[in-house]
Amino acid sequence: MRKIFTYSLSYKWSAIIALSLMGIELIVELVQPLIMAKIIDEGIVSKDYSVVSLWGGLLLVLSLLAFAAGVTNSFFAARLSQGVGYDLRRDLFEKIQSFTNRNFQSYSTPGLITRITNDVVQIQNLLFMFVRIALRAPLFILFALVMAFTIDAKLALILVVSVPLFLVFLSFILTKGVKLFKSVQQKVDGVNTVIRENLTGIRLIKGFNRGQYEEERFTSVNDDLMTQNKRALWLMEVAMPVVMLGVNLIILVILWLGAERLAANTIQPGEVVALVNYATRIMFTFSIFTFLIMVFSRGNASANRITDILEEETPSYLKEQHGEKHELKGEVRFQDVSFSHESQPTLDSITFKAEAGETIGILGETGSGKTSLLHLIPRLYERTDGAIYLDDYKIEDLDVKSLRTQISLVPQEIHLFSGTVRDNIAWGKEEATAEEIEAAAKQAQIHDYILTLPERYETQLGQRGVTFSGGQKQRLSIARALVRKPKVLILDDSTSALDAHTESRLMEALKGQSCTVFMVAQKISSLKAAHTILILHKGKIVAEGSHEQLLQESAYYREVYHSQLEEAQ
Ligand SMILES: Nc1ncnc2c1ncn2[C@@H]1O[C@H](COP(=O)(O)OP(=O)(O)OP(=O)(O)O)[C@@H](O)[C@H]1O
Repeated sequence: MRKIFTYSLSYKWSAIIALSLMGIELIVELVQPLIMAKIIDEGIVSKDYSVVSLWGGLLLVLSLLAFAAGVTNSFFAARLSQGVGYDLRRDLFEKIQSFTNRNFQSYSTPGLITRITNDVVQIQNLLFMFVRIALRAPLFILFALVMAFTIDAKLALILVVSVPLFLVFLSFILTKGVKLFKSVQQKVDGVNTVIRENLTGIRLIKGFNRGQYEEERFTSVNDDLMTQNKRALWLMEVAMPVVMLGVNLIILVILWLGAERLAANTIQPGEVVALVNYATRIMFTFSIFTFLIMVFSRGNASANRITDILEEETPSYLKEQHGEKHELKGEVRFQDVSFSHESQPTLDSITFKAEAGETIGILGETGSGKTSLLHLIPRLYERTDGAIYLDDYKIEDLDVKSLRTQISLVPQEIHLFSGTVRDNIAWGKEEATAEEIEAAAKQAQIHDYILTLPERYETQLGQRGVTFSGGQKQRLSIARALVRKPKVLILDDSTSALDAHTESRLMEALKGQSCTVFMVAQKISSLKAAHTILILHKGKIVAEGSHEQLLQESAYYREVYHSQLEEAQ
């Protein structure tokens, strides 16, 4: 919550104006019963109609004033809540951009989306309600008690005794509510997770005929959300009638005692009406309280979830700028590099050297650590031991932004963005010219195919656009990587869907680029031309050398090679 308060400070003037206007509403609300008492005692009872019209007129003017103040208050309350919501979404988005793989492991993607959307809305509701009515409610109760005291201290005592009892009851509800609404937000995450998985995996679900199973899964999380929501709302629904019942009893007691004192002529009828009026309004305020508690509970749960993200520790190197931007040649050297995912050792004492412009092939069974090794180069993962050098710089001494602009990674899972083919290639380099985009597409062996599309480079991809095959997507991603003219190109199994002919043309084209290429592949035919092939087994390099050397020296390599030859025949 402290964090949210800090955000609100940027809109302090909106908050101050809104709260001042709320003050006007509060004062009007407080004096209304007194004016009514005056009208009754000095006007109606005494049959002096000039008093009725004078004070009645004043009541009308004050009501109009309160109305105007209320409308303007809403305007400023909206400015504050929308402004803070905007800033929170912006900062959450920026923070998530700086997340490393390690940070992402703590949160699910739908969980992060819920935080940026639903949780921020809860904060907005909370702030809006706060400056609109939340502060008014306790202030009203406090001042209404004071006013009641000025009318009749003994009768007002009934209110003074009962108000703390209500407060204890409401704080009990609040504590329970915060817990319940926290789990409501978690259930929202659960629903979002299933929706997301279903939308992204819809083809798989259809192909495997798992529609029924997925429906049941969705029903289960949807039921959970409903049950938890019902529990939370039930708490609020019980609280409201309890408060109503209590205050109605208080009104009855006031009327009872008031009637006795009227008979004894120690109080005026208008004053009894004013006291009942204060008690009724206090009752109304308490019933608003239960609603506010709901908004507060949800808002508080959301504030904690948002603060978790904003305070998540991300490595400082992403923000730091080393002044110098080193132009790299592309030499890569690993010296006794080890790496663990959490506490799970993944790479062990990796040592090798890639001269600038060389192609390094990486072969290894699934889970042997190929992706992890490649991700260490652009610092998507941080090595746990040893040292990695680019040219002669330790990678930690290089500016990470400049490092990443000189390294292009084509990940195993290809991702295309919505937009045109051109946008997708230029995503790799914003200021790329049309010639550069075409040149990259030609090198990636996708240019000819793009020319067959209805609007060529301007063809829309994704939703309502054309859909690419697996191999076409891979080539488009390679074009996106090449348009930056990287010094180091990392192809993480990115040519798996290409036919042998296209792949060899691609490799030929890459030779023309003066960049170091790291290439993971399952087929030895893809790696044959590499200067060096590293064979990974359980996180260790167990053999390395050129194709010919490995054929002679590595039994594993020979075995894989021959089995692939047989398969091809
Ligand atoms: N984010 C992660 N958290 C924890 N462990 C991970 C994570 N990513 C990978 N691992 C583990 O690290 C090991 C190496 O994974 P890695 O993805 O580097 O292997 P790989 O050789 O690229 O596999 P594949 O050929 O299947 O892509 C595996 O045992 C894997 O389970």
